[in-house]
Amino acid sequence: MVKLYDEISRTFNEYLLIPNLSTPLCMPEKIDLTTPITRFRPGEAHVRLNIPFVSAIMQAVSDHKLAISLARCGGLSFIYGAQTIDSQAEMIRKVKKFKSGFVVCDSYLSPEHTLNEVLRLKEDTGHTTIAVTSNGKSDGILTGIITSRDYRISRDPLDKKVCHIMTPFEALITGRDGISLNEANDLIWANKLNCLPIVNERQQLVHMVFRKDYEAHKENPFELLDEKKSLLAGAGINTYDYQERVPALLEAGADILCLDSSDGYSTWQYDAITYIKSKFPKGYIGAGNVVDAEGFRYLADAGADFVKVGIGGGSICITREQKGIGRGQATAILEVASTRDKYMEETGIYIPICSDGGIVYDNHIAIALAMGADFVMMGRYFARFDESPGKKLKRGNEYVKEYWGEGSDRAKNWQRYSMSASKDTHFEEGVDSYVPYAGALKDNLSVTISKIKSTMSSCGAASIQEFQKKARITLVSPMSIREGGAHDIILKNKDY
Ligand SMILES: NC(=O)C1=CN([C@@H]2O[C@H](COP(=O)(O)OP(=O)(O)OC[C@H]3O[C@@H](n4cnc5c(N)ncnc54)[C@H](O)[C@@H]3O)[C@@H](O)[C@H]2O)C=CC1
Ligand SMILES: O=c1[nH]c(=O)c2[nH+]cn([C@@H]3O[C@H](COP(=O)(O)O)[C@@H](O)[C@H]3O)c2[nH]1
Ligand SMILES: [K+]
Repeated sequence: MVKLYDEISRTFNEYLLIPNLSTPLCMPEKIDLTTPITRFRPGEAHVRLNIPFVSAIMQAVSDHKLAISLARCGGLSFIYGAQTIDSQAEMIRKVKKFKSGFVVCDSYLSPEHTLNEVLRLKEDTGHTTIAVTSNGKSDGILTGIITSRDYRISRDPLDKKVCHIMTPFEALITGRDGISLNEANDLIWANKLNCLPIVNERQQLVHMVFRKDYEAHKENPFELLDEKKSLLAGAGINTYDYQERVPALLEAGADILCLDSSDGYSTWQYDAITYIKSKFPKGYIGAGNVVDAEGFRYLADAGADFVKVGIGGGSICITREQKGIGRGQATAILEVASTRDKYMEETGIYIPICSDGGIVYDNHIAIALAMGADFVMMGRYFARFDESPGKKLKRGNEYVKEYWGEGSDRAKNWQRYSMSASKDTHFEEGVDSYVPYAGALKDNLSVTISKIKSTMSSCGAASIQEFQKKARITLVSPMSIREGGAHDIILKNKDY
């Protein structure tokens, strides 16, 4: 006989938080949003995020650019796994190598190139500073630098050679590899430079530091860093090629891996986790997705460092329609969180859980945390920002960005599907869409964080842990949801 659950499957929008006593101890500026992302016993070291946000394992969301931007704000990206092992590892390397204020040069020419090529390169990259090296590539010996102040298009012939345009190496002021951003800036100011090339002992260009970037790159107090001061990087993996992919990602510097699947309650995930944990005991790996107690326990027992919760709730998801599997996200989080707490009582091990998908309003994040999630994973939210890989387009009077599901045809996950199903029987589990363009990640995240802190302050909580202990949540009727929006008024156009 089929098991029929007594309770209805519910979503975040059906709940509200009831305020608790607020005191000076939980003023927004005192609130601590750090949160665990790997399993631990009380008192044991574990990895923590500085803010409870990770970005989705999706081609339209998490590449190295978004990963850098999010880690600089204190969160973590899981770089998408639906690409070759080499290109995913390269993205991880870019995150790990990123040094605030130290720019990796993308424009190289050799001394034999001409002004014509200088202009063409400038057009391609949009950058005016060009490094001149012995072989015209990044690994050549640095022989000079060209900036737009070195030539006059109206006077100089287009076939003038680069060696006659550049400022030669001997005349350059350079910084040595390994200097701090402050030291670099002191050199820039002392010598009235616009750009300081950072050069290693083999006279190769390692980075460039620009005067105009200084303000933007001053220390960021929430940056998520490892002990070598590199940003943390996460990576999505699958249950097929992990024996080759995982060593390459770890070698590239990936800090935390996550198995990426709509359905994590499978022997494939168990095998992948136990294999990875036995080969790389120091590696961290999250798993999922699950929506109930059994799925959670299965992955926890396998050794998962965190468990991801959510089937079919994502904005681009059609899994519930296609396969009829899933569960309301709030109900799933409530059940998994209470199982996690029981698991902690039984074993002494705390396993963080991640609420993945379906965050529409910022208040949903607060509700997910209050219900026991340690952090949330978002796709749509991050896809809207400058840093995401999707194209920015104009539609009518509005700017939008592309956002497509990992189960959509666009994502062309053929490699994975081809192993379990033929192309003839393949069906889509996600859609291709647009999301409204929203600007820079940092600006939007600051507003979201400020709302969450304000919610926590109202609920008398100065940390996520305290929030989870104290929160009181009520189910609301469809009529009270209506009451919660602006109603029975005539809204003015907001053009002031
Ligand atoms: N969170 C969600 O609700 C959903 C997420 N997605 C996303 O779409 C992408 C694809 O997800 P899935 O289709 O679930 O990928 P998947 O690779 O986990 O599963 C595809 C199929 O292969 C089977 N399978 C997995 N490992 C296997 C192995 N080693 N040998 C043989 N068969 C195996 C699975 O049971 C399933 O039938 C992911 O990025 C996922 O996050 C897709 C649908 C829903
Ligand atoms: O049914 C699905 N078909 C897809 O093609 C798909 N792609 C991603 N995902 C999942 O959705 C999450 C992101 O959800 P949001 O956009 O709501 O943040 C992600 O983190 C995934 O869990 C998919 N689900
Ligand atoms: K399953």
